[in-house]
Amino acid sequence: MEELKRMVAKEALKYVDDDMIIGLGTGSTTAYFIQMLGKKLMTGELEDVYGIPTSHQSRLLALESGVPVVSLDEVDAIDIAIDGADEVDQHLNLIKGRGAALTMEKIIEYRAGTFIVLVDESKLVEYLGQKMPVPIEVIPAAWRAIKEELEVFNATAELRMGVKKDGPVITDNGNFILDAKFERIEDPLDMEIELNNIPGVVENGIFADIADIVLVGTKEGVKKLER
Ligand SMILES: O=C[C@H](O)[C@H](O)[C@H](O)COP(=O)(O)O
Repeated sequence: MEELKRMVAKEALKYVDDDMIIGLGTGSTTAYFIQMLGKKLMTGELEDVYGIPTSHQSRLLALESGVPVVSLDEVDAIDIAIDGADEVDQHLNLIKGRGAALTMEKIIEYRAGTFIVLVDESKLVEYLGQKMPVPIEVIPAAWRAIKEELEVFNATAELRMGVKKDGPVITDNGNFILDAKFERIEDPLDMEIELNNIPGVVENGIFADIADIVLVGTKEGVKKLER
């Protein structure tokens, strides 16, 4: 599994050129990409590349790996964004947010010229919601009301609890995460909009119609899926 992640991360480097602004996703797959990017910058194979982190995790790793970082309000455009995903359907719609970084990821990836997703083949699904819940970032005061309101969509939601921390997970933005298990998400774009219409929802982990390219790590090599 780690080898497949490394393989797609290496492939993603081929999309990076000098003078680019790159959205840096969050998670274990993107971590390989950030480290490899840092090496290319240190050896001088790449120059004047800046990263926009999508989380504390990617910011700390970028700084540690030698990738200079900037924030969204300092740039005019983002050339490409690179990130992992939890599920990818046949139309390249995604579920993201296992690492609770979905809000900043969507802010950056929505605005990237090209959004490239890195996964291994276990993440490919027939329909969204097949294996994973949809993480929903919510304002803490509204979590219980939203949990109940999600029943309208036949979803069962759980408040995500911390590991090595008592009580709920607190996101980089100071909010809670509800993990909502749906039976089947028929229309990802419609569901993404519906969920964001609930007062108190900050953002949800359905990324419909955003990914341009998905690089899939398989035992036979990297497969490229394009929209
Ligand atoms: O919040 C976390 C993100 O959406 C991750 O990009 C996603 O969970 C994939 O992570 P990994 O590459 O570790 O499977």
